[in-house]
Amino acid sequence: MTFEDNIPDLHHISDAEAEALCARLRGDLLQIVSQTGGHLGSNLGAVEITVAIHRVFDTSRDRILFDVGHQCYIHKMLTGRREAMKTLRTFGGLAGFPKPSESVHDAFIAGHASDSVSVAVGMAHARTRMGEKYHVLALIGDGALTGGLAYEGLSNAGDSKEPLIVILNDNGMSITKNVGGVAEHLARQRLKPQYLRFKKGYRKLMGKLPGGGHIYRFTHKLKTAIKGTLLPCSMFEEMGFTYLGPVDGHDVRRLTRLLQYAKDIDGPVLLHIRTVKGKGYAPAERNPDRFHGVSRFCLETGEPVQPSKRDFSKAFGEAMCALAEEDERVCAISAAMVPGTGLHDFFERFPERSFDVGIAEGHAVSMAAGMAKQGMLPVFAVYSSFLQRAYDMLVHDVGIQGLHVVFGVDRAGLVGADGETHHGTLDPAFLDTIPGMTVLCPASFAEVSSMLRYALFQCTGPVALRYPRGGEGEYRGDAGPETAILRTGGDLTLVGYGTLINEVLQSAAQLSELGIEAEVVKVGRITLFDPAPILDSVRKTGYLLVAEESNASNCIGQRLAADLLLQNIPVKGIALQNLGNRFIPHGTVEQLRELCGLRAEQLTKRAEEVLRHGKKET
Ligand SMILES: Cc1ncc(C[n+]2csc(CCOP(=O)(O)OP(=O)(O)O)c2C)c(N)n1
Ligand SMILES: CC(=O)[C@@H](O)[C@H](O)COP(=O)(O)O
Ligand SMILES: [Mg+2]
Repeated sequence: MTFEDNIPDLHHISDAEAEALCARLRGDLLQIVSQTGGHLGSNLGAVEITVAIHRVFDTSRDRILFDVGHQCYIHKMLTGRREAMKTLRTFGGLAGFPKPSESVHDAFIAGHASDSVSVAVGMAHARTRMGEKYHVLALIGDGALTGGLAYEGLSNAGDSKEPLIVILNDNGMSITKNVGGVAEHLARQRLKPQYLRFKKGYRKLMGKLPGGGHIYRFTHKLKTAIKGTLLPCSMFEEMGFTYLGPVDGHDVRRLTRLLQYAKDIDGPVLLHIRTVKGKGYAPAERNPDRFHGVSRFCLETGEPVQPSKRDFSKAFGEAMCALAEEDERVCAISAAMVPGTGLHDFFERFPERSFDVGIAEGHAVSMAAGMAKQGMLPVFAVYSSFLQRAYDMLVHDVGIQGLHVVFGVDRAGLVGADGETHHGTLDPAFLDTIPGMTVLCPASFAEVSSMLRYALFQCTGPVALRYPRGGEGEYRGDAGPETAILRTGGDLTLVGYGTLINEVLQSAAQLSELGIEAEVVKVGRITLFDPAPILDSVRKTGYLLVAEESNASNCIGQRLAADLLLQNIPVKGIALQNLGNRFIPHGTVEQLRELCGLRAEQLTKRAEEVLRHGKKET
């Protein structure tokens, strides 16, 4: 799907036309997202800056990096995808984040925070080394600026002297109110238009005078030295940026002027803009956290069309509160995802044992390790895909010392509309590589509660509970942290874990109607687990089908196949049904399970094939 048509040329529109365009885009955005759902607040706040970027730059050549990328909807609407926005975040439709495969105007993928400046530095180096001419910009929010990676990028960008423009979109919000010491420095008279004009004219004049360059450099150094002593200097300037701001991020005229000015600066520039998250839509301005990510909603009232249901995050949060009542050592850590991980009540009830560290997953893991080492019972609640950020801290700070840290790994498995960057399909593989890491897979709300208690008070060393986005299926049992036989049968062994067990149980019922009695084995933990019950079952049935909503590499199916081989257990047929080794696009979880052959009917077909093939061979 690519879009090259009806892209408006904004380079020659007047300021009045630009303001009218912003109003129109804001109205369209509200109409669209009220129907499709998605990230509303950030996009409402990024209307003017996106229009200003498109007035000054040509995004088919100039490279714009959207940090997190959830604020890219206006950019998509301005680059030929206005009509396609009605397919936003649907299977085969537009992605909710920038995607180069969708358009040449999307410079890079996005989804995880704080990487935009680093990518921008890389692109700027490439441009210089290859002798090309295009501009590189990064649009990063104040929330994303609480991520350490952003400072690595800023530090190197400032030092590299590469011309690039970082736009800091400061709305005081992450998903909830922003946390951390994100420094804010007010520039004062430097931004008065006459000051900017004077600077530009002075530089031009010096350029024309013989020896003017030396005079310019001397006076520039002198001005910087005086300013550095007299005026509070922004940390960005200390890092080597020309700092512009803060400026009203909804004044499209001013933003355009400043970007035109920044465009000509031969070095790294940081433009600090102040915006309102949810700008222009009263319910979102009043509740910017609630309107960060929305499902379909009524425009008039702002109320969701579908009331939210109880989900695994809520069950986790409730279990956390119950356990915190029992033991003073239990504490909760979040990386800017308090509501998303169900910890809102915990943070309200136990503020002294609640730690929101901002978008800083690596720091969160290392901090949890320090807390555990000194006797606390830290629980870090984090989305599976965001935990990828902290792999070395898991190994180095937690694993080697075998520290008892508990991880509430939320959004494990397919997440749906957020797509490739957010599916939690790699954690079974990478968590298993950490010696001593226990990974528990609750498949019901009851199991979240029992397994969290087990993790905190009966396990030692690092423990992860992994559970999906959304609610439980028909399976409501509590089979505990080990392997359990949910259904006996003699014809085939069916293995699953987590909420995929619902598809597995449904498949077993379908097979039974076909006269095939499958034995369903539910795995409660996917590391350090005892395969004996499964191997015994395969000894009996001779056939094995393992269904997993995880990538193929290092999946439990591969490990079970190895066990069967190593223990010389004869098998007439074996099938491993998983996601394969690929990145899965966006869509509903049902559609994506269908794409990967994980729906009950597909498992049933697969089981019949295995049996047919096995019988043919014997
Ligand atoms: C590594 C990582 N951790 C957490 C998130 C979840 N997340 C998405 S947007 C967001 C807040 C971003 O705040 P900011 O950058 O200020 O953008 P705003 O929404 O305010 O425009 C968070 C925490 C993420 N996308 N990536
Ligand atoms: C952009 C981002 O990373 C978050 O807003 C994420 O989309 C939240 O996902 P959930 O909707 O699953 O909480
Ligand atoms: Mg913000």
